[in-house]
Amino acid sequence: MCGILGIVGNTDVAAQLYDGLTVLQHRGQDAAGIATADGHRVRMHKGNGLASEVFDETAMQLLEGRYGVAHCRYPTAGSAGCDEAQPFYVNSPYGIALSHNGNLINTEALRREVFEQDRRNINTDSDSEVLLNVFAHELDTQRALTPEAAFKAIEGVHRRCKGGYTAVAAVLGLGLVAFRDPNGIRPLVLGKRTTPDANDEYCVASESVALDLLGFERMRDVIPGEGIVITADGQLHTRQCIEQQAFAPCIFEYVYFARPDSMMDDISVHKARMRMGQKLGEKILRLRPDHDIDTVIPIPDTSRDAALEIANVLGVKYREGFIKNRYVGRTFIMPGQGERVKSVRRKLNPIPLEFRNRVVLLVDDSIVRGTTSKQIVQMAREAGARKVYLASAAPPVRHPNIYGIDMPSAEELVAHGRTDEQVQDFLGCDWLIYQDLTDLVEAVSGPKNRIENFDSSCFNGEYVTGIDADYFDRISQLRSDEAKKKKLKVAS
Ligand SMILES: O=P(O)(O)OC[C@H]1O[C@H](OP(=O)(O)OP(=O)(O)O)[C@H](O)[C@@H]1O
Ligand SMILES: NC(=O)CC[C@H](N)C(=O)O
Ligand SMILES: [Mg+2]
Repeated sequence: MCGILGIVGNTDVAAQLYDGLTVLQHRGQDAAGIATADGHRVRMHKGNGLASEVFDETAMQLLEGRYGVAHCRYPTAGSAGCDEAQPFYVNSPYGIALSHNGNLINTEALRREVFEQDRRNINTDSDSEVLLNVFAHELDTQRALTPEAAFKAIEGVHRRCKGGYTAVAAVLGLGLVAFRDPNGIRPLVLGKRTTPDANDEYCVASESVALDLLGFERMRDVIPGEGIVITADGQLHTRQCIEQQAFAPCIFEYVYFARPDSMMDDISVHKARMRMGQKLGEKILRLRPDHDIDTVIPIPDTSRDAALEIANVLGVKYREGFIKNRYVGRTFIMPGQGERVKSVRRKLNPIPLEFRNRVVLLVDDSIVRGTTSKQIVQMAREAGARKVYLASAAPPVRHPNIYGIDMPSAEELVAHGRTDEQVQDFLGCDWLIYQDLTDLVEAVSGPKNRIENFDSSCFNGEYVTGIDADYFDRISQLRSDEAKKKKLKVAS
């Protein structure tokens, strides 16, 4: 799940874009980039690694410009190579640099169409480069460079592109253009900063935490299918560019991806996770009113909010039994299974006295490939636990995600084709309990209950955009861990 960010300011924006990237870093650790624009130049710097590794003082100094976009990448298409780091740039029309979060599911057909009809070459395997070229072509067919023209181009994007996407682009001579897919699968939020005697400044970002950090006031989430244009002199224009379709924001953002201090589609991620814990705690009490759990232990980081609430509902102690090495990143979004397996042990170490002779309930936000939980259960046993129970604040992940989370192959999911008992055996725990999907949906929508229909495809196999019958086979051939390993071998 990449992080995207765009700012229109009264002074150079590169430093703010960099700061913004540092709080979106949890959305993508593989590559980072910034493009700024002013006058007749787009300046860009990008590369593999964390934002702090990609940018140094010299790179930052070159990034002049009062509007610009930034990106941190977690690849869901193509390779993890530096030529697919973002933003992507095209010089025609006008000069456009674009950052994309999400995943297109009709990339192959679009790639052909873009080449044959629009006569544009796509030089990488990235779906984001395709998205940029579709937008560029659609803008090129307009007569002038105005907000109106940008909205027409966005209309064209929505007509042609299928999948989950948000994007923010710096268009030379116009300003910032942003849009969100018609189902609102991927998140995008808009913020404003007012300064006396100067133009209003604006920011669009994947998560509101970036607005908080940079001192922008959160105005609202971008509406599904909406287009946003902020001209270089700070004028905001908005337009619904396609009629509203089923609103289906990705539920996995609330389960795992987003930071807890973000507000997403007007829902506090922190509160959603707390409610997940309450629901799961109640389920545990329903199923085992006479449970023998001594301690609830979270698997840090993301499960903490839910675990604390489970402990409260059960009336047992909450203990931090695993210490996280703060210098190891998120393991789930690492590109290869080998690296993920090694990183769990490097990342988490038990405090034996929290386990010795106790019945512990370990809590994770989700169990996807089972990489984390299998090792953690074993570590809890070795640390002396009498019994190890495991609770997942999300239901079993049984289906691929195709809208921006890299779970392309069902075979890699531990719960695919296994019953809950079989997963329990595979993970080696004494009891495994999952959240029910209805409870998860209620927990996320909360008391306001404004959103009924989340994209929960990885839990229920229902894909809001519809998909071609052979899509899964194709994508699994391209992007399974096995396929990625083969590609690496060929490249080396
Ligand atoms: O079943 P798996 O395939 O192991 O995936 C699920 C695990 O991966 C994530 O943790 P991660 O280390 O990425 O990040 P976190 O520190 O935010 O929890 C998630 O929070 C689970 O712990
Ligand atoms: N996670 C994402 O949003 C990825 C964006 C894009 N599909 C890429 O692979 O670069
Ligand atoms: Mg985790």
